Amino acid sequence: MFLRAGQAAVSPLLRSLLPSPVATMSTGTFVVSQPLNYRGGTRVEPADASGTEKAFEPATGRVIATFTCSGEKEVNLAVQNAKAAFKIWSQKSGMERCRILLEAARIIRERRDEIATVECINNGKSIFEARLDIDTSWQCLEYFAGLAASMAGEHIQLPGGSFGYTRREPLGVCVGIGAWNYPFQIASWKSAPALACGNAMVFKPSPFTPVSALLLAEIYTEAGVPPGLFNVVQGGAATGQFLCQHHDVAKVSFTGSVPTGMKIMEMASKGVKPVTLELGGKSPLIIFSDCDMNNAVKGALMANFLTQGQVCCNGTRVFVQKEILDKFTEEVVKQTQRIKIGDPLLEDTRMGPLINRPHLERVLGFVKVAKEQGAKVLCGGDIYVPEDPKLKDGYYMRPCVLTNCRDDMTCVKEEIFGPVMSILPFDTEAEVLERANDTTFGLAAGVFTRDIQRAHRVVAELQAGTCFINNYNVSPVELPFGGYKKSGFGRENGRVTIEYYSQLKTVCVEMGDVESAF
Ligand SMILES: NC(=O)C1=CN([C@@H]2O[C@H](COP(=O)(O)OP(=O)(O)OC[C@H]3O[C@@H](n4cnc5c(N)ncnc54)[C@H](O)[C@@H]3O)[C@@H](O)[C@H]2O)C=CC1
Ligand SMILES: C[N+](C)(C)CCCC(=O)O
Repeated sequence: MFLRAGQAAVSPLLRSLLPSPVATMSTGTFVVSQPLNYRGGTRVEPADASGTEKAFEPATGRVIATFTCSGEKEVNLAVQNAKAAFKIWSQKSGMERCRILLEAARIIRERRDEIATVECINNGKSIFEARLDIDTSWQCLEYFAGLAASMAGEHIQLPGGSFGYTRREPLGVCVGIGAWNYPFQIASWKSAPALACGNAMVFKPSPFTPVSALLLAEIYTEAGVPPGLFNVVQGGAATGQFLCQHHDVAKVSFTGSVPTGMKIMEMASKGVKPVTLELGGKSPLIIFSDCDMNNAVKGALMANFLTQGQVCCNGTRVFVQKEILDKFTEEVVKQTQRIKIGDPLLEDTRMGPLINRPHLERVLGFVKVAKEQGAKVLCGGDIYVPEDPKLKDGYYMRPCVLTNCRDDMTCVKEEIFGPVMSILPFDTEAEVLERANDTTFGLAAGVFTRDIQRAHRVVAELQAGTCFINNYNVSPVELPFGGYKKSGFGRENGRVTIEYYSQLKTVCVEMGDVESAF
């Protein structure tokens, strides 16, 4: 519905790439032949290289782009561009920044289908879901645009007419490093608060999903940000390291795995740079016997099977109270088996391929180990080959429900990052709380019950940064999102995120004479 008619719906990047308008784009046709770095308000080939990478279309296993990873020189150029744009942008008032961000949000909304299509092709998630990701992206820009105008300090009266005030100031050049599961959303969730606060950004997408961040960069430029305010460098660990170690970078916001998060924090510590870390999880979802069964089953599917299960906050440890274990399990299996797997660009598909072949094999490996350790596969957990011959080399598997699970099994302890749900029976509230919290992660948690006192009592005890009562994996941008324990720190979305992209200056004003100690 947001698609403009015909060719006009397509951005400059896509216009030069597509054989046909985006509305008719189908799986197996998209190829990127343009540079994927963005610097100084335009696409560029990197000035130097630290290797090359290939990006795939997971639905078909086809290569859609071969690109150069940025070396130290290119990273430096991107940071210098950002630094120059920061000088202009940070001088603007909140209202001026607000207006430009609102315009960017409007363009994203208008190009919703086109961006979702690119996301779907490069990531493999269904078009149905990709559109929802794009919605939470423009909503995030709108939300922080609104806050930009109301960002302010305090005035504090001191004795003798003296006073102090505080100024909320931007940090400078911020780096965003993203994972591959929500490419456009991650770029938006990091850049919107950064830009709203007056910062510039250099963003590095995951090398698996390099494409859609370019659309965001183009949109910011079209909306009127100064050239260089939002830059994209492509590459993997080496490029990421150049960014984290750069002396002109003021902050790093990272989404990815715990081991990489630890390295980022170590590098940032050398420059005493603040970091935001959105890391992995192994979240509990607790289903009490007094729940609304229909909603609990829907909640369990939402908690496990979005984006083929490749979601950091997924509630993969599903604790079910014994009285309803059989009924709940039967219903979950029934609904899981109904999930339509296949070509992610088709309207009725609800599960596409996993991100790549090694990851698919890793996830299937977890299912194999689960079986060896005594878990029972109630459905799925195996490769799925769609009927359409063009999809035969895609990375599909059937969503899996495991039962007979114990807390010490690998499938219950480790983040699988695939469509694998483990069901664990429990008896009492005290018991389930102890088991739910027995993990080094703490990203999210959920509880289904009709007892409101129990719901709030339980979430108060759960060691997780984001808790859901009677739902799961919804992401209103007004609410802060982030982890406890090894799932990281700092928050994205919500008002509090302003504090992670700004610094407070205190100004002390003397209205009388200096009372010297000397
Ligand atoms: N908490 C959250 O919001 C989310 C967390 N994740 C977590 O991310 C993981 C999956 O994503 P992956 O891309 O496989 O994670 P990853 O940690 O391998 O990579 C994430 C990003 O870091 C970059 N990178 C890798 N090594 C680096 C280094 N030494 N220095 C600087 N940058 C480096 C990668 O190129 C990529 O852009 C899962 O563990 C998942 O839980 C994923 C999405 C959201
Ligand atoms: C959008 N949501 C809540 C399903 C996931 C966001 C965190 C992630 O990037 O995995």
